[in-house]
Amino acid sequence: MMLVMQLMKSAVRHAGSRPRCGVERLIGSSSRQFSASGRTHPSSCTDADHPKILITGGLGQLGVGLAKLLRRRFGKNNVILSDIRKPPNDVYLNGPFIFSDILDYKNLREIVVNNNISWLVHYSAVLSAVGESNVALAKEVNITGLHNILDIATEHGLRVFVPSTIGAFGPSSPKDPTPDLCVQRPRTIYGVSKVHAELMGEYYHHRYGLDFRCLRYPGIISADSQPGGGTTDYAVQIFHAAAKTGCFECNLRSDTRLPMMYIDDCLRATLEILEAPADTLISRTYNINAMSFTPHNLTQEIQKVLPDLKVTYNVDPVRQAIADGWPMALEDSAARRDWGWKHEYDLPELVQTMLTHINTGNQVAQAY
Ligand SMILES: NC(=O)c1ccc[n+]([C@@H]2O[C@H](COP(=O)([O-])OP(=O)(O)OC[C@H]3O[C@@H](n4cnc5c(N)ncnc54)[C@H](O)[C@@H]3O)[C@@H](O)[C@H]2O)c1
Ligand SMILES: C[C@@H](O)[C@H](N)C(=O)O
Repeated sequence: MMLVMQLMKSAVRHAGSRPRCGVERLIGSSSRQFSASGRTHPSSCTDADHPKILITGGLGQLGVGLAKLLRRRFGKNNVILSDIRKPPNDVYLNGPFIFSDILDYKNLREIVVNNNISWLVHYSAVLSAVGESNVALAKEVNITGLHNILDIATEHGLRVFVPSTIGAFGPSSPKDPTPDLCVQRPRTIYGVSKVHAELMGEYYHHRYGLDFRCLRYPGIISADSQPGGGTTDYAVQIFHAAAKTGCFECNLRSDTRLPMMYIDDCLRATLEILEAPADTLISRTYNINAMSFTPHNLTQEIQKVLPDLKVTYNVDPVRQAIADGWPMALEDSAARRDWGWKHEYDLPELVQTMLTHINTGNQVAQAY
């Protein structure tokens, strides 16, 4: 306790005089920081009806869709999308967008303070396949970046959502289904960084009362946004290829079974856990599951609508090795029990919806 008091005094003396890091920048945060109850998070939402939300890494596969959903719920100007890339015009014109590099702590803090942010959705990441080709970048973005996010969130009493992934499990985890709590020894830098995020978030929750919330997403499938370099990307690309050329070369083996989810289910789950009363959250990290399929299963389902689709296989050994170590299905009964998670899309609905979105509406309507 003495040490803590000394650190607090020292932090107050130095506050504002230079960039802070690690424990020092945490100690400078609000007086509620050492409450470990996890039940009361008084400053996590300054206005109960309208939290002010910042989404980092918002120009990837998931961010724009999430912004749309959150804006419908909380108002356009209460949701700020951010990224280090320039947004396309429609995104720029559809609501607040700002530059934010999660590696720049001072800039992040400025954004949180100037915009009175109360919830932070941390989407910036380097995904599994890209991570294996650039480990240094993945470490920087996924680990150093996460530290910045957790420290800022703790310092300013934010509610913070950080997605984890099926990639947080590894070859020694039970595979079918994979429970919430089990051995986690991933063999990718992406997976290692996501286990780190889960553990750090939960530690900050218990240690400082941070309102940390985390879902382990399956591979996410979306029609109008492209995946950012993961192992499950084939399951998005096949739809575009099917509609455009009728041919697809798959980089995973035909029998590789992985958990997948349609983007609407994923984004709804995210909103639901963000809104869940803190005392319903028995855990701070939950598996969520919807469907599982192989490239062969997916091809057969698409061929019900587009019978001429031809799929060939040219296996990428890096992606295949990653997929071979991942779960086949996630066990998600805790999410269903604690905050009412329920998926809406199984494989047939997924295929119908994807093909309808990708402009093959007539053929889809005839087929169903
Ligand atoms: N898409 C999926 O299938 C899936 C599955 C499980 C978990 N997730 C998680 O969900 C989150 C969002 O996924 P996604 O598919 O949209 O990712 P993505 O790769 O499509 O997008 C990530 C975004 O992060 C941004 N970024 C990179 N470095 C940054 C930095 N220094 N500062 C700020 N932004 C930076 C990129 O510009 C990019 O727009 C990630 O954390 C990912 O791990 C995604
Ligand atoms: C599964 C998920 O984390 C991401 N789509 C990837 O394959 O890396």
